[in-house]
Amino acid sequence: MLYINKISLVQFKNYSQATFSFRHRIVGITGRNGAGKTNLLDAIYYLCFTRSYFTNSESQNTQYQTNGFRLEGYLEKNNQPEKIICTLKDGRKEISLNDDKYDRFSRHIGQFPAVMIAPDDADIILGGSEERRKWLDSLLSQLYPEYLDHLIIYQKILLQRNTLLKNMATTGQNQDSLLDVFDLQLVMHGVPVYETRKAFLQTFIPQVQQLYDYIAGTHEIVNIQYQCTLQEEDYATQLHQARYRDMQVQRTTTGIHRDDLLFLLNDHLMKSSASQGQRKSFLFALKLAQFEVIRQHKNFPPLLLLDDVFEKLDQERVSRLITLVAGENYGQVFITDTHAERLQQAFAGASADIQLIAV
Ligand SMILES: Nc1ncnc2c1ncn2[C@@H]1O[C@H](COP(=O)(O)OP(=O)(O)OP(=O)(O)O)[C@@H](O)[C@H]1O
Repeated sequence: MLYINKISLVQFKNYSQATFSFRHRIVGITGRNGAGKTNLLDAIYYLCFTRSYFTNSESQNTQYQTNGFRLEGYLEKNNQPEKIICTLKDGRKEISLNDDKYDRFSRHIGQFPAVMIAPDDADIILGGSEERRKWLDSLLSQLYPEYLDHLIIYQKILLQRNTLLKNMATTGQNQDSLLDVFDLQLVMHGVPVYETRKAFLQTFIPQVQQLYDYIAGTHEIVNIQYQCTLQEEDYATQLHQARYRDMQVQRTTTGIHRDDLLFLLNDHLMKSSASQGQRKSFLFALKLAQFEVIRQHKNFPPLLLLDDVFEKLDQERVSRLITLVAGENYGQVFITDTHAERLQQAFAGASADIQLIAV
């Protein structure tokens, strides 16, 4: 089991200094609009992922007019106490687990799994392919550390290859042998990423379908189609064939950095044809299926961070969601709402006790 017992925030977003202790499996976080409910969820997310769920810019995580923040989390994993400290000071970030500083933050990913469901998640369906890759990468990185290693190296090489292509255009110099080296490395690290994504999606889709039927309360066929240039041809050949074009456009035009996922409902593209309600049900199904695969893989449930679900779902779907998360397959669940009474009432019939925290 994974629990967070206590968190302290110093100069994190709107919190100057605050400590929260969690005693129950279900924790309701209440407060008016703008009080800091989402920020508290994000602080928990930060401890698990070494980054914010909402922004890549650390300055946005730091309280206005200050130059750093500190988060301390006291957790329990399989009955062992665990302490995570994340600090940012003058742009320098440090993360430690049980007072041991990490050399590479990627080593932390997957040790304290968590799933966030937040209003901005609609971008996974409506946004560009980058949003969908980001979602899939975050999921797979929690399951397979080697996936994250391949991805990090691939992105580094990609950047170097693109810089070289630009330099070649400016200088007019032929750099074929250096391109050969980069291509070899892209193949070495891109192919495992492709294979992991492909294999994962095959087993994942039935789980999304099952949860969609449950949340939506009706059966419609959901599908996720994986689009990757590597499906068409051997990657090394592809890179070689695309080299002239890459030189013209000064960037790498084939590879897993161009992948996309097509979300389909009854064979139609969800982005353009699904209703808002259908999209919401799908997003919940996607995230809860993510929760389920992580739970099965780790043998304990991840933390579940639910932001503003009452605003997002109708009464019927909220009550199905609550029945699910109060059940025995779920671990610690954090849920935000502006109305304490609504939260209390929603969990009144459920088997788990709820602790309400006002921010
Ligand atoms: N870096 C920062 N420094 C100080 N305050 C910040 C910072 N970033 C955000 N805030 C403040 O945090 C507040 C938003 O907090 P948050 O999103 O957690 O609210 P919330 O309780 O979830 O609200 P809602 O119910 O509207 O979703 C805003 O008042 C915003 O000004």
